[in-house]
Amino acid sequence: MANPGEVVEVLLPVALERTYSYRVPFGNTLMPGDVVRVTLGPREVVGVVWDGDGVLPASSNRLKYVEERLEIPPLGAEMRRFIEWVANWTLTPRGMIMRMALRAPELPPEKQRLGYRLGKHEPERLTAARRRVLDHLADGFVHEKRALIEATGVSPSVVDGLVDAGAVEPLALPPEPVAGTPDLAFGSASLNEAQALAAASLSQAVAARRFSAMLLEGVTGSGKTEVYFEAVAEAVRQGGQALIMLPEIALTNQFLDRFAERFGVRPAEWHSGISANKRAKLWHGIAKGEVAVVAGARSALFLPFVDLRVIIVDEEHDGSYKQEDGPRYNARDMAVVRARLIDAPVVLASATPSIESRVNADRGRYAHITLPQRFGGRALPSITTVDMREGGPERGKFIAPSLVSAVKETLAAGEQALLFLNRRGYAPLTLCRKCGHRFQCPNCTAWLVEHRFRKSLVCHHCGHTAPVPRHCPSCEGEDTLTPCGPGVERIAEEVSGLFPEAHTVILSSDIHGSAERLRQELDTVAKGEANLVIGTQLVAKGHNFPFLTLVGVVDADLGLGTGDPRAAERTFQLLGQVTGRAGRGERPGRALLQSYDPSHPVMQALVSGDKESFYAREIAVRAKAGLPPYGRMAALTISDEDRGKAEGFARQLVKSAPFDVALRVLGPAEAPIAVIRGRHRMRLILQAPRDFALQDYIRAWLAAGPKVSGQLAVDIDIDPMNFA
Ligand SMILES: Nc1ncnc2c1ncn2[C@@H]1O[C@H](COP(=O)(O)OP(=O)(O)OP(=O)(O)O)[C@@H](O)[C@H]1O
Ligand SMILES: [Zn+2]
Repeated sequence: MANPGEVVEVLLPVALERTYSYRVPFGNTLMPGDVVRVTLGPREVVGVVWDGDGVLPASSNRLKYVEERLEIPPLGAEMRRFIEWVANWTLTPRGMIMRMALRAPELPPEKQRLGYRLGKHEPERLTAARRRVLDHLADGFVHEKRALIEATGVSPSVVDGLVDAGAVEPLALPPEPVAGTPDLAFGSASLNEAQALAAASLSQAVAARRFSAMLLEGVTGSGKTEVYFEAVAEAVRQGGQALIMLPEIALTNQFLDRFAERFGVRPAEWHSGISANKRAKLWHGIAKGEVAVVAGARSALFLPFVDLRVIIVDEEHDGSYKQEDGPRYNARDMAVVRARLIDAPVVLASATPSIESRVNADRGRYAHITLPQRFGGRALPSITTVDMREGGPERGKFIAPSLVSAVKETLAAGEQALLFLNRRGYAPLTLCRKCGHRFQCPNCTAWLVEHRFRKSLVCHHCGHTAPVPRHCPSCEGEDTLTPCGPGVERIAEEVSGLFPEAHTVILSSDIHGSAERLRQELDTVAKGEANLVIGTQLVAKGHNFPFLTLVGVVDADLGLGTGDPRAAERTFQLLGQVTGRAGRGERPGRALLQSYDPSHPVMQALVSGDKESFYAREIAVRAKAGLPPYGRMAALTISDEDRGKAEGFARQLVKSAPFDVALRVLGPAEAPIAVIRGRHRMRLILQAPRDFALQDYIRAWLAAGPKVSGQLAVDIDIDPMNFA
C-alpha cells in the first residue's frame, strides 16, 4: 500500500513497455490494481497502479500527483499477471493489453426506477382510466412505472393524479440486475450414458478447483453443449463464475435459448454488438461477482472475473479465436493460460479439434473426453463426392446435375437443403471479355469482388467500393464485362432458376446489415420456414437446424492449395462442421461434396468417416516438417508505403539476426497479398524447435536491429494462422 506523498508505478494505455511514476495525492492510499486518472503530458489518461517497488526516482521532486482514484473495482493480482503473460507472449506492450482489460467505460449513473402499489385511500373521482390502474394494482404487488403504464394504456398523468389522491403509493425500486441468476434445477437434462460420463469428468474437474485442461471431442450433434453445461452448473453451484467462449456469439440466439432451457435465464452476453452502457454494467457486475455466467467472444477473456471456476472454449479449432489486428493473440491458447493462472479447469470442445489440441491430448497433457455417437441414436450424415471432372454442370453453372436432383428430392420430401460456398458476393473476379481487363483494388493486390445486392465492386481487404461500370474502363467495350467464378449470390441466382418455388434464404455476413437481422434469418432456418439455404461459413458453426437433411458443398476444394500449412486441417474442419449440420433431427442426413480432386486425403477422410487416420497423417506431416505443435513459428510483416523502404528494412533485419543453429529465418519475400491499403508488405517467417525461447530471441533481435522510422511498421505474429 502506498500512502500520500509516496510514489506508485502506473501502467498507461500507451504502446510503451515502461510504467510511469506518480505521487499518491493527500487523503488517499493506493494499492496495485487501483484504476486511476493521471495526466500524461497534455492529456488525461486512465491507468492502473502496477506492481513496482515505489522507489523514489532521482527527479522525484518534479513528479506529478495521481489526479484521482476511480470508483472502479481494482484489477486483481491474477488479472495483472495474465496481462503481463499475454503481453510477453504476443510481444505487445503491456499497456495495450491492459487497455483490453479496461474496456469498460465508467459506470453510467443508475436511473432511479419507480414502482407503485395500491395506496390506502379511495380516490374521490373514479374515471375509467383510473379504474384500470387500480384494478391492475389490485394484486397487491409492486409494479414498475413503465410496465404499469404499458399494461393499462393510461397516460403518466393519470398515475400521478392517483398518487396525489393517496390511492397509489410510489416507492423506489432497487436497480435491475444486469444479468439473471441461473437456476440450476430449472431444466436439468437427461443425459445419455456417454454424456453422463463426460459430464461427470468435467464436473469433478470443476469441483477439484485445480488447473486442468480437457479436450471434449464429440462428433457433430453428440450434445457437447449439454455436457459442458453441467460443468457450468457445478461452477455456479459452488458460488463461482463460468465463462463460455463461442465463435460468432453475436449470431447465436439458439445457443442463448438452449442455455435458458437449462438454467431458466439467458447468460450474460459479451461481444461488440452489446451497447456501451450494458457493457459497463456487465463489467462491473462481473468484477463484483454478481454475474455468474458469461457467454462471449474472444474479448471476454479479459473480463475481470473474481471467482472464475471454469472456462469453456466451444469450437476450439475455430480460426476466429485468433485476433488478427492489434495484439495478435489466440484466445483459445490464452484461455488455457488464464485457467492455469487462476488454477481452474478449461474445457476445449470440438467435433474436429485442432492438431495442437489433439497432440496435447495424445501426450496426456490434456484429458481426452470423447462422445463417439450422435445424441438420440441419430446417424452421422452419409457423405459422397461429386467428381466435377466428369459429372460437373454445363459451362457457367456451378451446381452439378447429381446435386440438383438431390436438392429436388429433398425439397419434394418436405425437408431442408443447404448449399454451402465459403465466398461472399456474386463473383470473385470480373473481367472484360474483349480486352482482358481485370478489376483490381487501387489500394491492394486483390481483385474486386462483385456484390450484386449492393450493386458494387468491393475489395475484401480494405473495403474499397466502386460502382459496377457499364463500359470497360480500358477498351470502352459495352456489355463486355463478365463475372468469373461464383460467390453465394451467384449460387442464389442459379438456384432461383432451378427451384423457383423454394423458399430460399442467403446467409452471408454482408447481406443483412445487422447481426440482429442475421439472427432472425437463422431463426427462420431453424424453424424450417425456409427450405433452401445458401450460406458462407457462418452457417457451419454450431447451429442446429432440425429439418436440414441435405448439405451440398459447392466447392469443396476451395480452401486447399493455398500454401497455408494448415490448409488440409482447416478444410477438414470446415467441411466436417458444415456436413455435420445434416440429419440432426428425426430424418437422416446426407452430404455431397463437389470436387475436382475427390481422391484428396481430406475428401477421402470425410467420405470414409475415418477421422483417426486423417489426424494420424496430418500429425505425422507436422512432426516431420517441424511445424506446430512440433516446432514454433512466428511471422514478421514489414510494411511501408514505399516498397523500397519495406524491402530494404527487411533485408537489413535479416542480416542483423543473431546466429542460432536452431533457428531458421525464411525470407524476406513479398507477402502473398503484396499490398494492402497502399502498404507494401514483406514477410519473414521464423521456424524454431519447440523448446526455443522464440519471444526472447525476437525481442533481442529487434532491439539491436535497424531502427524503425517514418511510417514503416513491423508487425509480429507469434503462432501465425493467417499467411496472406
Ligand atoms: N441429453 C440430451 N437431452 C435432450 N436433447 C439433447 C441431449 N443432448 C443433446 N441433445 C440435442 O441434440 C442436438 C445436438 O446437440 P449439440 O448441439 O449440443 O451437439 P454438438 O455436439 O454441440 O454438435 P456440433 O459440434 O455439431 O455443434 C441438440 O438439438 C440438443 O438439444
Ligand atoms: Zn483493397
